[in-house]
This record gives sequence, C-alpha cells and structure tokens, in this order.
Amino acid sequence: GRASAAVSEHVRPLQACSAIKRKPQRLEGAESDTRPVSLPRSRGGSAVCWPQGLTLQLHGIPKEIAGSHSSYNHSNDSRWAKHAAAIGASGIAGIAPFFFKPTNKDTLVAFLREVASEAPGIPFYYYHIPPLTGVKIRVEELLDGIKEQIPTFQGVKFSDTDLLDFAQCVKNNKEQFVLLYGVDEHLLSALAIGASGAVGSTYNYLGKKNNLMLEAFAKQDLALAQRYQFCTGEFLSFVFKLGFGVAQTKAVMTFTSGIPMGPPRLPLLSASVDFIEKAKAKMESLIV
Ligand SMILES: CC(=O)N[C@@H]([C@@H](O)[C@H](O)[C@H](O)CO)[C@@H](O)CC(=O)C(=O)O
Repeated sequence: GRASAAVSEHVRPLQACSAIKRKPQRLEGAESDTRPVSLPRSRGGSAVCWPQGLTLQLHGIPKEIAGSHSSYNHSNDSRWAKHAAAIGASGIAGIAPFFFKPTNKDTLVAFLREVASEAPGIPFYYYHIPPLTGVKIRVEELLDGIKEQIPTFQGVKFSDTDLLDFAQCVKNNKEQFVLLYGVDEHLLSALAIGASGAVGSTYNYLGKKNNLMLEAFAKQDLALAQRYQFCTGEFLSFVFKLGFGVAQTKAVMTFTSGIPMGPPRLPLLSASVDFIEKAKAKMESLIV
C-alpha cells in the first residue's frame, strides 16, 4: 500500500549512493529498528514495503525478504514466517530468541525448525548476531546436520567477529549453504576466508566503496582492496568514538541519500546535530 509506494519512491536515490541494485547483489544492507515489533504494530515491515526486485536482507535473492524481525518467541516469528509465505517472499532470516535464550544447539535448531516450518516452500536463513541476541552458540556446530532438521535451510548471515567459527562454516559447508558476513569493517578478512557475500548497515551509504573493494579483491589487488576496507574502518572507528548505533545509521543514511529516514523508536534517540556534522565531515574527507 502506501508504505510500499513510499519505499519505491526512495529506491532510486538509494541506488545512486549505496550498494542497492535491482539485480541480486553481493552486498546489500538493511537497517531497521522494527525488529522488536510484532507484526500488526510494525510500520509495515520490510517484507511488505520493499518492492519486488530489491533484496533487502540477503544476497542472491531476487524478491522480497521477510526480515529478521522479533524474536521474543516462536509464535511471533511463526506469524512473520506465515506472512512471508503469504506474500511470496523469496527467503526468511530468523534470529535466535533473546529473552529466554536457548542454551544449546538442539533447542536453537528446534526453535528455528518451528519457525521455518510455517513457510515450507521458502528458503530459510539463520541470522547469527550475538552482539544483539546474546546467543553465542557456535554456528559451526549449529550447521552440522541442520539440513535434515530444516529441509528449507539455505544459509547464514554471520554478524560476529569470531572468524574461526566463520572459517569452519566455510570449510564444512561452502558447497551447500550461502555464508554471508555481517561485520562490515571485517569484510575483507571474511572474503579471504571464503564468504559468499555480505549484508550490513554501511552498504547503505558506503556501498560503492565496498563494491569497489569486492572488485579489487576479485582481481587479486589486495593493496587496493585494503584501501577500500580502511575507508569503512576509518569512518566507523571515528563514529564509534562519538557513540554509534541504529539511530546514528539512520542519520548517516539521511545525509548521504537526501532521503529523510525518520526518527528511531524509543529507547533509541535521534542522533545529535553535533554527531551529524562531525560524521558528515568525516564522510566527505574519506579518500581511497
Ligand atoms: C551489530 C550490527 O548492527 N551489525 C550490523 C553491521 O552492519 C554493523 O552495523 C557494522 O559492521 C558496523 O559495526 C549488521 O550486521 C546488522 C544489519 O545489517 C541489520 O540487521 O540490519
């Protein structure tokens, strides 16, 4: 409906400044504060808003994705999964429940299986993001035998800095699963290890530089790839010191694209004018 139209209107300028393109890409970004919102109260949800052709959370999926909303409990997530199936989404990414946390692999798999089973025709991805969920179950362990438990299982978005765990996932599963990396400032290291692609927030505003990094890496020009990675690192280490999160990401997306991203939801507070001025100046000073 209206939300969809509003997002469509925004896609063109975003394409100009970020990694978002209409074809399946290696780099895509999504930043949202809708995660802890149940379906009826959400602002529409990424699965509804984003137009066909724009892949929102995951690499290589040419239609709408039901994002990694929730996860308090499986009944909320199951409703999202059902909704994704109803609108013909191309994939679902599910995070671990973070209020009552699973303490071992088997309970996490059982939880994910229940959510995925609501959309039996749709590829299912596990979104591993321990900095937010606090669930640190190793993905290497989780992937072992998961296809037998969840037949639609397709891959992982790995948003953690444990590159040993990520490397083990690649070594054991590269052939059968898509392994996407989600710590943007470490992407080059993850590419060296064998990541299939990436999903992250900075690709919304540093997408071009990141695409150039991928190109340099593909051409085995490591020195050039490093220079692009250092750009992301330079920007992030600057804003981290000022205090950086989803609210600040929205502000950065707003000034780079010219599209007002709106205020964040409580308990997040809008970025300060001081932050915006400093971050903007830093962004403009980045050179490769
Ligand atoms: C913990 C966190 O927010 N990680 C981000 C990164 O893109 C992160 O913002 C970036 O690497 C800066 O640290 C993504 O992995 C998450 C993300 O893109 C999303 O869920 O929208």
